[in-house]
Parts: sequence; structure tokens; C-alpha cells
Amino acid sequence: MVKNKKFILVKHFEGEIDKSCLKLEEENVPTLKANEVLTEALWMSVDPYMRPYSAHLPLNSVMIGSQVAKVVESKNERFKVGQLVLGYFGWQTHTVWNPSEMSSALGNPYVLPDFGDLPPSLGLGIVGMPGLTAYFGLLELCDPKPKEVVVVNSAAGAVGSCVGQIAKNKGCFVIGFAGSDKKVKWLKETLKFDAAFNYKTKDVSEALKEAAPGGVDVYFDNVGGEFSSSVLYQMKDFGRVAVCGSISSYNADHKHLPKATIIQPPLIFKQLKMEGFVVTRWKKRYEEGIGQLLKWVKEGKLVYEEHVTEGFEKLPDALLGLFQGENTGKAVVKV
Ligand SMILES: NC(=O)C1=CN([C@@H]2O[C@H](COP(=O)(O)OP(=O)(O)OC[C@H]3O[C@@H](n4cnc5c(N)ncnc54)[C@H](OP(=O)(O)O)[C@@H]3O)[C@@H](O)[C@H]2O)C=CC1
Ligand SMILES: CCCCCCCCC/C=C/C=O
Repeated sequence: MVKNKKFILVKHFEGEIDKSCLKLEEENVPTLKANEVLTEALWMSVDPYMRPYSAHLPLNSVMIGSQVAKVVESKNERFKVGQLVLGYFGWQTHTVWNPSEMSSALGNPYVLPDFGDLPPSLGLGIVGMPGLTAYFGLLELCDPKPKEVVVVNSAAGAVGSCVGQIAKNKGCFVIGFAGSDKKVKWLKETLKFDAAFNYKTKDVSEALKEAAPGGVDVYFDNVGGEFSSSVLYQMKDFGRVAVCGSISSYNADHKHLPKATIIQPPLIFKQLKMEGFVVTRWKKRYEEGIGQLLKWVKEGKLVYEEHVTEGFEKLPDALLGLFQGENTGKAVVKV
């Protein structure tokens, strides 16, 4: 009998990720019925959204998340044994699913395109949801033009590293912020960012005055809070701001959110355009985005890094690691 290992959310997180909120369980995998598919997880994703989104997950549900999985049995002609599939199947090793009954809110499970020699785990990162977030968020909301100054934070992470590289490829002057000197070195030396700073040791406003004395045209925000107030006060007239993430506040109690300097003055007097988004807005264009991102990776125009944690049981540690800045590039778990 095939066994499924799964992590159940037994308590909602309060404050930092607490591993005791997740309980490992095992169960028998049921026999397939007509039209069903059985997949086995190979790679699992850990993402910051899991912290805010899990607050709405009913207790005792399988923890939310995406995975690259292999079809091991199929009674559905659309999915063949051996194919690699990207799906939001949650934190479990084996999933029995009916393609016609899946929720399409996040985008339906799909067969990965041919990655050639590239690892299939990229389907969770630069050629997956984080890459799509960078691609659509930057290009659709910020319309970066050559020579414009683009600022991105959490810049050495999955989304940020892709944003900075797409902006560089568009001919922009790119400034990244990250939380360690090692990450800053990677941004400058490997990803060829024009400037990069460790926000833990360098004041953000001072850094921008040095690197962009004329101001910032585009701000791709992954962090929020006071960091963002500092950047907004350094924007040029008609600057564009994509509000992608607010990781600095995800562990905060929503009744007592941290205070930050008000942002209305620069929004008004610099006539800024600021827009929040969720990547699923473009789910009908995922195929286009994935095709473009994969092409750029194959051409060497997008460089990737992965932070790999070994073992399904280590998923909670890997999730916690995101909030401790452990990862350079995309954090994934090898099952
Ligand atoms: N709107 C959308 O559709 C989407 C939004 N996102 C958002 O994009 C952002 C980046 O996600 P992703 O690339 O997957 O994750 P990352 O790979 O960037 O990993 C998270 C990183 O966040 C940084 N970080 C953690 N805590 C803090 C903090 N308190 N203050 C500042 N930085 C912190 C750490 O880097 P460091 O060492 O630099 O501090 C850490 O490595 C997140 O805010 C996420 O919610 C992601 C996907 C879709
Ligand atoms: C129930 C699973 C939720 C999956 C959400 C996937 C879209 C990511 C949007 C991210 C927003 C902020 O990080």
C-alpha cells in the first residue's frame, strides 16, 4: 500500500512561524477512480504567502503549497504516467486528484514545459509563480524604460532577483537591497546589479542618496513598512510603485501593526502611481510568461540560484528560514 505523508495545520501561527503548529501524519493512498490522477511530490515550495494565507486555512487541513510532482498512476487521458506536473496540492507527498474538479483560482495544475537540462524545481521559482510575479508585476505595472532607476528589496530572493535582472535586461539602472553582505556581493558580482546595499547595516535613505541622487523611477516593493516610506520619499515625479509583498509585517498581529511614516505627501506631490497586485491576476497569461522566462533562462539572460533543503520532514524549518533570511534565490525542499 502506498503511503501519503502530509503536514496538517493544527494551530494558526501567531507571531513567528512555530513548527508545533504543523503536525506530520501518514495515511494510505486510496485506489484511483475514473478520471483521477496520482502524483508523487519531487520538489516542494516554501513561500512567504504561506504565513498570511494560512491564517484563513481551516484547522486540520493539509498545509497550503505548490509542488513539482510526477504522475505515477493515471486514469485520465490528459495526464500520462511519468509527466511532471506543477500543482497546488499542499504539503503532502502523494495526491489523488481529478483534473475536472480542481479549483482554478490559483491556476489549474499543468504539465511542465520541456526544461531541457535545467532542474524541474525551477518550475517553483524563476520559471514558476515567483518568476511570473516579477515578470507581470514589473512589466505590467511599472513599465520600466532604459536608463530609469529601479529599486527592489528582498532583492536576493526568488522574486527580487528576477525583478532586478529583468530590469537590467531592459537597460535600467538597478539598485537592490538585501539582508547580508554575502547577498549584496551576489547581487553585484553575479547578477550585475548597478548598486546593492545591506539594509541591516546601511540606512536606506542614505544609500539611495548615494546611488540615485536624482531619485527613483520604479520601486518594486517586497518588504513594506518603514523601508517603503523611505523609498517613496526618494521617488521622482511620476514614479511607479508595484506593491508586491509586505514580508516585514507578515508575522505582526494585525490588531497592532507596526507604524510607518505616512506616504501621502510623496504620493501627491510627486504624482506617484502605486498599485498592489496578486500574480493570479495574470493567470490566463501564465503560459506566455513561463515561455518567456524559460527562454531567458536558457539564453543566460536570467541567472538563478536555489536554496535547497533536503527532506519532506524539513518543510517547517524551510518555511521558518524564509523569515530568517536564510535563502539566496528560491527556497525549495527536495522530497
Ligand atoms: N503579490 C504577489 O502575487 C506575490 C507576492 N510575493 C511577495 O514577494 C516577496 C518576496 O517573496 P519571495 O521572493 O518568494 O521570497 P524571498 O525568496 O525573497 O524570501 C524571503 C526573503 O525576505 C526577506 N525578509 C524576511 N523577513 C524580512 C523582514 N522582516 N524585513 C525585510 N526582509 C525580510 C529575507 O531576505 P533578506 O536577507 O534580504 O532580509 C528572505 O530571504 C514577499 O513579500 C512575498 O509575499 C511573492 C509572490 C507573489
Ligand atoms: C491556498 C493557496 C494560496 C496560494 C497563493 C498563490 C498566489 C501567491 C500570491 C502571493 C501573495 C503574497 O505573497
